[in-house]
Amino acid sequence: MSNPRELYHIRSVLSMKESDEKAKKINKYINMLVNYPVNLTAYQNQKDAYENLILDSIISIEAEDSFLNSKRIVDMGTGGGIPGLVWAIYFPEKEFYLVDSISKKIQALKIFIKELKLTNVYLFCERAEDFAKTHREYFDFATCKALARSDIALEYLTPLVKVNGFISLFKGPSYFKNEKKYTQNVLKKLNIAEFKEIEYEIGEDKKKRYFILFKKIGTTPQNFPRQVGIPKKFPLGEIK
Ligand SMILES: C[S@@+](CC[C@H](N)C(=O)[O-])C[C@H]1O[C@@H](n2cnc3c(N)ncnc32)[C@H](O)[C@@H]1O
Repeated sequence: MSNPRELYHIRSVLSMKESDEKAKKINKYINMLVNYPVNLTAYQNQKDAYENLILDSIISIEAEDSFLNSKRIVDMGTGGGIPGLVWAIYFPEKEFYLVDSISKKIQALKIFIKELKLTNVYLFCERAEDFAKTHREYFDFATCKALARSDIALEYLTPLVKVNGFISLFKGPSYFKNEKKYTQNVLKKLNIAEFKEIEYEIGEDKKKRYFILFKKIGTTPQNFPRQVGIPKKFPLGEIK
């Protein structure tokens, strides 16, 4: 990565508000992520990784009060730390719980966190369905990127959030054609309401991205999430 240009880019995204320290940590993180011996991301060159992982994580929330006012945040299916680790670098005053079912990914994150000297990140190697048993209604804000179809992801995330908390999904344009119908079919079942759809663009080719937000309006029925594997096998959005 050409450091000065990328550092400038990060600063410009954050309206020149952010310190060099955070930008340097982002650079260090992306280097570790792309060069890690086990494949942690589909983006193998630093420019693509930077646009699709770092910028996408930051542009989505930089002006979003439901996120900015939240203190305890969970990123389910975090993989190599997207978006949770990026957010943890930029928001040291918030707490981030990063969860993934694959232990080699959590091992990599342990190394990254140590190298980056982050003290606001908690790691869990667990399935979403099990994590909900110990962290029910514990979070102000939950997210996931590329974890599962929207109805499945909402079943994983909703139980984790407090009533009046927020749930968010990262999506591309195909969401509206292919997935939104499943979302609509789970709102009532999970006691959530559509809150906001934030449209933004990333990269030189101005790729359209969407940050889809939901508000939890009542307690989640105790039967959700269902047993490990069931949400994916029998998706809630397809049940009449
Ligand atoms: C496609 S990767 C996305 C990783 C990261 N969020 C990103 O955007 O780069 C999906 C991740 O979700 C994890 N995952 C899938 N199902 C899960 C579940 N039920 N509970 C916890 N993690 C899960 C996988 O292990 C994988 O690391």
